[in-house]
Amino acid sequence: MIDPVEIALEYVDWRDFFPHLRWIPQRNFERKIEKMYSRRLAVMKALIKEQSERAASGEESLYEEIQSICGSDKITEENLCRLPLLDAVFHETLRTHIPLPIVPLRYVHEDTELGGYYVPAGSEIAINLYGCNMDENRWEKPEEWNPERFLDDKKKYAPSDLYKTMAFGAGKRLCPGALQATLIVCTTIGRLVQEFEWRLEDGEEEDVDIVGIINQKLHPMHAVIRPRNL
Ligand code: HEM
Repeated sequence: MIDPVEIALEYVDWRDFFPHLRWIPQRNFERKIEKMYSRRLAVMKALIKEQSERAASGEESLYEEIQSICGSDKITEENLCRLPLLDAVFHETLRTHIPLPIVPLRYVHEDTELGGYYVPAGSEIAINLYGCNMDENRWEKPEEWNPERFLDDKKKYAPSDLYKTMAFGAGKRLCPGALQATLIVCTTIGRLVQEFEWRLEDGEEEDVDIVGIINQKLHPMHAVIRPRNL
């Protein structure tokens, strides 16, 4: 059984509480922290490598799917219903990097009950779509980008899938452009994968999203692309 007090004592530098005694050497403690730091770095590198390989193999399988359906023809909207993996990539990317993380405020006109909570009239509610998409009770390993989670029982195109991740909101005010966005984005991603090989520029790593009205990358990632079939 791990004793939290023991751990705290072991990994707390008492000099933090007496800054004027900072000059007293604490080599043992520093060595412990350095060891932890290098172990953490090794674990992070292994995780990033695993994730990069996974992403690269995702691109290849996606490419194979597109090839097997479209052959040498260019992807068009008509092909999309036969490309479930492309659809899954779209939804999984919206789930993990939701563009609009919090829907515009809803005003409650009358006393109501929602999900077991009493909500009095006059309340304003903000729905955290990002939180819904990262809910461990609903998604297995929610932080992982894994399009296959949408393929389990999906043999053919189902329009209701548009609302799986709530990326387009829900209810009366749901995004009226959802279908248009799906058709345009899926055709675009499909064409970009069909025509180019993609890889991240050396040293690029997954970066944090920053949350605003529209989500975006703190430091946009750089990719290197090369036309296929040169
Ligand atoms: C991937 C692309 C898009 C995403 C993720 C997205 C997401 C959303 C979300 C979350 C809402 C709020 C829904 C709610 O309050 O429940 C919304 C509203 C809206 N979206 Fe989109 N949207 C996208 C593309 C588009 C496009 C292409 C159009 C127009 C052609 C569009 C037009 C609108 C409009 C007019 C509303 C306001 C609807 C209302 O308040 O009644 N969106 N969108």
